[in-house]
Amino acid sequence: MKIALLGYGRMGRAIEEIATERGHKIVLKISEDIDTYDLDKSEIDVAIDFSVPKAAFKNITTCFKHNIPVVSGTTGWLNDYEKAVNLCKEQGNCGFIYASNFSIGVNVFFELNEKLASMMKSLDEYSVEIEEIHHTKKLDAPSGTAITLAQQIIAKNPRLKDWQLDHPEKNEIPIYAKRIDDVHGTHTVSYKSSIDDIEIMHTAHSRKGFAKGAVIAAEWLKDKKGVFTMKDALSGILNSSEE
Ligand SMILES: NC(=O)C1=CN([C@@H]2O[C@H](COP(=O)(O)OP(=O)(O)OC[C@H]3O[C@@H](n4cnc5c(N)ncnc54)[C@H](OP(=O)(O)O)[C@@H]3O)[C@@H](O)[C@H]2O)C=CC1
Ligand SMILES: O=C(O)C1=N[C@H](C(=O)O)C[C@H](O)C1
Repeated sequence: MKIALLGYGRMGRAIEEIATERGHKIVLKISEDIDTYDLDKSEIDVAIDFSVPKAAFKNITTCFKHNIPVVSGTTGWLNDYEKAVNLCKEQGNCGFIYASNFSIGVNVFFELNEKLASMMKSLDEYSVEIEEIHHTKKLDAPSGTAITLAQQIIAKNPRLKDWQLDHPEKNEIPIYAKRIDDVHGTHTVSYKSSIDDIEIMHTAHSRKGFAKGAVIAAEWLKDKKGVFTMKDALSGILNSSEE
């Protein structure tokens, strides 16, 4: 596969390493405004965007215009996600996957989180909270992954209406974001009561898992049209929780 990397920072470099190991070729690396580049469909099978919040929407929609399937892992731009989805659908000839976290381990963790949220929804004596820890260079807070975890819990529990960074109102899930040098990404969901606590946690030991998942998503998306999720891309790899 011929891959364009939109964003060539920490994740761009990690993706280059994994993609090359899997026999793919990086044909373009962009770390500035996409307008300065010529995206040639005949030279690019798929684009992978791990850039910065202010660039993601433009990077993604430029790929739509050129009919280049695009995988995006950039976080912090999600106010424009629905707009991107609608543009892709209107354009009709593009493929798009966004995920707040491409790691296979985190996608297992997402399944566990949903299952646990279903089990806890009637147990009013427990309060739920989320903690995320990342490196100090991270631009956004809370992490995209923490937001996905909160949205999954809210979807299962009608008592919970929203999430809030640090200072929740009643019926909101607090998300606590910590920044510590060299932490690749740690997420904890805790249910606390006066009697006991229940916690599930995912710890990334490097960026390899995110990069590998993004390349797997790109391989899966390459010849598809439409808007997909990482759950779609992993459907042949992860056993459903129902089995
Ligand atoms: N979904 C997932 O699984 C994961 C998502 N992420 C997310 O991916 C994003 C990137 O993370 P990371 O690699 O650590 O960040 P980096 O800051 O290391 O990399 C971002 C790169 O994008 C470049 N950039 C700046 N402007 C543009 C532009 N207009 N177009 C393209 N590239 C541009 C930056 O260049 P310069 O430095 O010159 O500004 C930098 O090289 C973040 O949003 C992060 O949260 C990270 C890990 C996993
Ligand atoms: O910026 C990072 O590093 C990461 N960002 C993603 C997020 O915001 O959830 C995923 C991962 O935790 C690493």
